[in-house]
Amino acid sequence: MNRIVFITGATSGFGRACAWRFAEAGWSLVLTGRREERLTELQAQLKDKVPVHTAVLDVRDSQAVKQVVGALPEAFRDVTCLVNNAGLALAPQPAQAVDLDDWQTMIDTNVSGLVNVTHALLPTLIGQGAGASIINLGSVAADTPYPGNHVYGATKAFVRQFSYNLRCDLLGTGVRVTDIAPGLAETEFTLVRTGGDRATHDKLYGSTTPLTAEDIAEQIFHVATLPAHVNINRLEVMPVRQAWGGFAIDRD
Ligand SMILES: NC(=O)C1=CN([C@@H]2O[C@H](COP(=O)(O)OP(=O)(O)OC[C@H]3O[C@@H](n4cnc5c(N)ncnc54)[C@H](OP(=O)(O)O)[C@@H]3O)[C@@H](O)[C@H]2O)C=CC1
Ligand SMILES: O=CCS(=O)(=O)O
Repeated sequence: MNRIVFITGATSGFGRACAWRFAEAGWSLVLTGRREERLTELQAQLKDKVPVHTAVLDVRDSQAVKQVVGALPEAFRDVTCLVNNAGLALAPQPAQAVDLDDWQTMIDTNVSGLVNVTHALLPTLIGQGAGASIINLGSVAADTPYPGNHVYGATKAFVRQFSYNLRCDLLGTGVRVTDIAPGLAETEFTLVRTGGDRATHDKLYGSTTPLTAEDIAEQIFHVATLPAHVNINRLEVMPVRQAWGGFAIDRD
């Protein structure tokens, strides 16, 4: 079995940590994201360890996704693991105060983008057969309603159900599918969500012990390297210092 991982959103957070974790184990890397300078920097850091191919890619652009997958150099063509990680939350305000564009961007990225990349790589992954895997980044936000979660949580509920449904269709191909659902994890996620509000970022992750990007990369790597007959359908991971709250009640 080849060991080639295709990572979306490799320029930050979980995606970048995955690049390092898979490189540590000798996997060849296909690293994608929109920020070219970050891809170049990562490639420079990792290329002495393992073969690295980078491609600037906005997952929302289905034609660009097809082009990048179709133009993979020979040595990177037989992808065995897809980490569908690119994603974002925007607009943490109440639904009624949010711009429609922000909802659309979350849907285009977290839903359409993930579908675009999956569709483009499915023939390759099926060609690899037993041991191949698709690892989708869902979220606890898929299951836990909270204020300001509106479309973000709904996109992650899509990721969960799409992952389960793919399992059904891929039965017999050997290709595994996992929805990984992290809770509070310190990355650039909250800076993106708040439009760069450092104080909110610091408050959210301060005075507690959030997950790190490396914690999640370790789980992704574990799922990808299980024996070929084992499929983890869903893996929900929270920091010990996070749990659920209660119901909110409007009173007179
Ligand atoms: N941090 C958290 O608490 C949690 C995060 N998640 C999910 O994990 C995934 C990774 O998030 P995380 O690492 O935390 O956040 P980061 O903001 O640190 O990283 C997000 C990555 O997604 C990429 N990305 C965003 N939009 C696009 C796009 N249109 N095309 C291609 N790449 C894109 C960014 O790259 P670039 O801008 O260069 O394109 C970046 O590399 C997301 O799907 C997120 O929803 C799930 C649960 C918890
Ligand atoms: O997906 C991110 C985790 S949370 O912000 O919704 O808790």
